[in-house]
Order: sequence, then C-alpha cells, then structure tokens
Amino acid sequence: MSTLTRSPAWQALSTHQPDMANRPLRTLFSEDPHRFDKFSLQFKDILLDYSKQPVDETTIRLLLALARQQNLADWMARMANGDKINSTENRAALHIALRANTPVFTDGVDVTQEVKRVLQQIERFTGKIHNSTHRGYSGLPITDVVNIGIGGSDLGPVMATEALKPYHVPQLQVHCVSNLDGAHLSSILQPLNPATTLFIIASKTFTTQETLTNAHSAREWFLASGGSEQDIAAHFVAVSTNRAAVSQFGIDPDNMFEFWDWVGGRYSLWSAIGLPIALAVGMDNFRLLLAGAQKMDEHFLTTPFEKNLPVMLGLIAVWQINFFHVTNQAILPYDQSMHRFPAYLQQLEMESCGKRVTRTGEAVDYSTGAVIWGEPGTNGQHAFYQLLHQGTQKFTADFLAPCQCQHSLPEHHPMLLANFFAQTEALMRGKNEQEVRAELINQNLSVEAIERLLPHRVFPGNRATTSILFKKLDPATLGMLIALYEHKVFVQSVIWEINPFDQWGVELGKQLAGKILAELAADKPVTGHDASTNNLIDFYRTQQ
Ligand SMILES: O=P(O)(O)OC[C@H]1O[C@](O)(CO)[C@@H](O)[C@@H]1O
Repeated sequence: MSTLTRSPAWQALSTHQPDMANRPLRTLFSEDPHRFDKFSLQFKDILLDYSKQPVDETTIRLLLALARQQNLADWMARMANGDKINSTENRAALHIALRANTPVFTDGVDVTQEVKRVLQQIERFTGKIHNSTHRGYSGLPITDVVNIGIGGSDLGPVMATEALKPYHVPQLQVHCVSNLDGAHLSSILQPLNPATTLFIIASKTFTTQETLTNAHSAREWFLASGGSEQDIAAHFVAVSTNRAAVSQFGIDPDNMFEFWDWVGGRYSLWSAIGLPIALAVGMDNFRLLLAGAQKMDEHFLTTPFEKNLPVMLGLIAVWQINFFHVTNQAILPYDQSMHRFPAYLQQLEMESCGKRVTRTGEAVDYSTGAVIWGEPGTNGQHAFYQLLHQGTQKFTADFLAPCQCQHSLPEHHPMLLANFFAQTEALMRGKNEQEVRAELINQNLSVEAIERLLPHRVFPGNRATTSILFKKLDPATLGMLIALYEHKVFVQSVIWEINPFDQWGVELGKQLAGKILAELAADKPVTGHDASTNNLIDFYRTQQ
C-alpha cells in the first residue's frame, strides 16, 4: 500500500464511504432541507452546486483534512511563487503569471514584464488587422485568419473563439486547423483567398509533426495561389517558444509572438497562443478573459478551502474517483457555444492527470484522473442519457449553463434550462417501483401489462451530478470557468502526488510513427513489428 492510501486522512474517508454509499441522494435531500445551502458555493456570477453529490458534513470535513494532510496550501504557494514544480522538465508552471496584475517571479525574474511586452505586441497587431493597417499583398484587408496548431495550441483557441461568438468582430473570420488529416486543412483553405488570409503557426516547440506539415502545406497553397516569397511576411506569423525553429521555417522572428517554457501547452490560451482569440473578439475582450481568470486565481489562492470553488470541485472529484471508483466524468454544457468545452477539458484533465507514478517515481495504487467526455445538452439527452439514467456504468457529470443567453432566439432559453434542471433532478431522484406503478395504474393498463412494463420503467436514480450556473457567458466569466477547472486539476494532482504539468505519455506513439512512415514507402513486406502491425501496414500498402 502506498503512503497515501495508508494515510490517516485517506483511511478515514475509506471508512466513511460505506455510510454515504448506503444513503441515497434522495434521502439526503429529504432528511436535510438546508442541503443546498450547505453544499453550494458562489463566487462572483458563478454558482457551484455540489449538493447532488454523495457528501455530508463529515465527508467535507474528511476531504478538507485530506487536502491539509497533502499540504495543498504549500503546493498552491509553490505554484504561485514560481517554484519548479514541473520537476520532470525542471520548469515552473506559471500560467497564473499570464493574467496576473502583480509581479510574479521565477528564477528571481519578474516574468510579468515579458508577459506585458507580448500582450502589447498582440494588441498592436490585433489593432492593425482590425483597422486594416496591416493588409495582404494585394492591398486588400485581411478577412480570414487560419490558426494552425494542435493540442494546447489549438483546443484553447477553438474552444474560446466558439464560446465567445457573440463578441466576434464582424470583419474577420477565424478558422482553426489541427488534424494531420489533409481533409482538415484543405476544406478550410478551399473557400479562402490567399490575398486576404493570415496564417498563425502556433506551436510551443515548433517541432510538432502535425503543425509543421500543415504549415508547410499552407505555405505551398499560398505560394501556388498568388502569393510570393516576399509576401510571406505579411501573411504568416508564428507563436512559439522556439525562435530558431521559427526562423528556419521561414518566418521572420519579428513576426513571432513569444511565450515561455513555464507555460504548459494546455495552460497556454492566456499567452500569445490566444492571438486568434484576441483577433476574433478584440483586445478589450481578450483582456477581460484574462481578468476573469485572474479573479479566479485570487479566489483560489486566498479563500479558505471550504469556500474555495476549485478546491471543493477537485476534492469532490477525488471523492468520486478514489472512494466511489467512478472514473467516468461527463461534461455537459447547456450552451451550444460551449460545444468544444468538453474537448478542451479532455486535454486539461487527461494529459495532466493521466499519470501512473508519483512525483518521486513510485507506482500509484489508486486511480488518477477520470475519462472526460461530453456533448452539449440537449443533444446528449437524445444520444447517451439513456445509459446515464438506466444503464450500468458508473459516472458523474458536471452540468454547466448560463442563466442568460446572448442569441436572437431567447424564447428557447427557458426550455433549455428546464431540461438542465429536469435532468439533474431526474438523475438524482429516479423513479421507484411505487411511483411507476401508480403512473401505470393511472393509464388504465391491465395488471399483466403493468407487471411486464414495471422493470423497464423504473429509474434507479442516485446518479450524482454537479451543477455550475453563471449569469452569462461573457469573456470574464469564460476566463473564470477555465481557471476554475485548471485549479481543480491542480488540486487533484496534489492529492494524488503526481506532476500534472508533463506529458511523456504522448511520446512513444510519435517515435513509432516516425519509423513506420519510412516503412510505408518501402517495397518489401514489413517484418520488424508484431504480426498485427506488420499485416496492417502490408494491407495498407496493397491498397495504394
Ligand atoms: O505546441 P506544440 O509544441 O506544437 O505541442 C502541441 C501539443 O502536443 C503535446 O505536447 C502532446 O500532445 C501537448 O501537450 C501540446 O499541447
């Protein structure tokens, strides 16, 4: 057994878990009319309701004791102080510095000075694109921006530009290309005019195969459809930490927006990686996004744990994952503009927490991280909620929704929210045999029909969910929500004693793909792999 699972706080939670497992959520609500007041928190315009999770006062006391035992406050301070808590890469994890309004140091240097410099560069560039001072090679204004990046260099910009659609400037379309599959880039380029298109090549390392391949193809398309080598400067900019690789690609380093190794890819939308967001919604709104995140940082770093939204969200996740063995987490935004929010959280949570050894390299004997997935409501209701209501898989779900909508059909919004409230209530309450029987009797069915239908119509309920409501999805609120989840993930990582800031697990596949690419072009059968891989490669080659 690991020191964590043997520890007093962990053991106390293990002992307490059967008590909670034996008390259905429905009973917890009927026993305590103050349950919502006790198990919900509000910060600014965000309401976090975890009263539909299997917790009581003892659970919260024991989870808080676990957080203290794992020195959460010290780790929070270490992150904020720029300590190199990403130990396997010997780096600080200072995404909070990207939105800070006071100095933040690492290695004795106040990094916020550099952050300000790049933000000003983004502001100047965004202004020039918006007021058409920066034009394409033929003198026409830029109408389309294509961000080429993947993972953290794509998911943040895609998610945020989609979520902030109501704030878009009218004169510019922002597109994002990530997939190595040529279908992605070619379909985006097809309707575009090279003379009015700006490419952002976004890659922290500037070595990522997908991004560099797409960037080279974009450049060829540009040169083949009207642009010349001299025009590249006006149409290609880069966002990276790797100046040398950017200039080797052929982009003038003056057209590069820098960020730093202390910004993790999945924590980078606040840096120059957010350039497409600033272009889409304007610099004032981008600054509001940063300010929202800063407010959540301040809340996280200064609020007592029991009133602290990211801390409570993280501890509830630990309670579910490690003590109820629920490793399946749905993210269900009741807001179409948040349709990429589950994908964004997938990388944030799964790349951060997908670890099997502790910071010091010992194998863990407890689950770290959950499988994250989801779709916007109400689409999900007509696809996979059947399994949520009556299936056999364990899961928990975060439901998110704005109280106010920002589109031109506001009469839909009460219906959408009625579904949100109904689903979380139905998942919690269920419908027992007695209730189903009464309903069927009312329909004047025969006794035989009632007994035959009864098992199919029962909803066991007791499915735990967390609800997150906010006033409206403006840039500041989006910033707060993203930072809420960033810090939630950090809380989990501290409890689990893992490093959430590296991602060595993505390397092996990349190494093998490099070797296999050369084999695809060879003219003799492949023998160097297992029989399955050899035959898959050979089958592919016979189909060319
Ligand atoms: O920005 P880069 O260096 O191209 O990397 C893209 C993505 O690749 C990863 O390294 C692995 O998927 C992510 O962490 C990162 O966000």
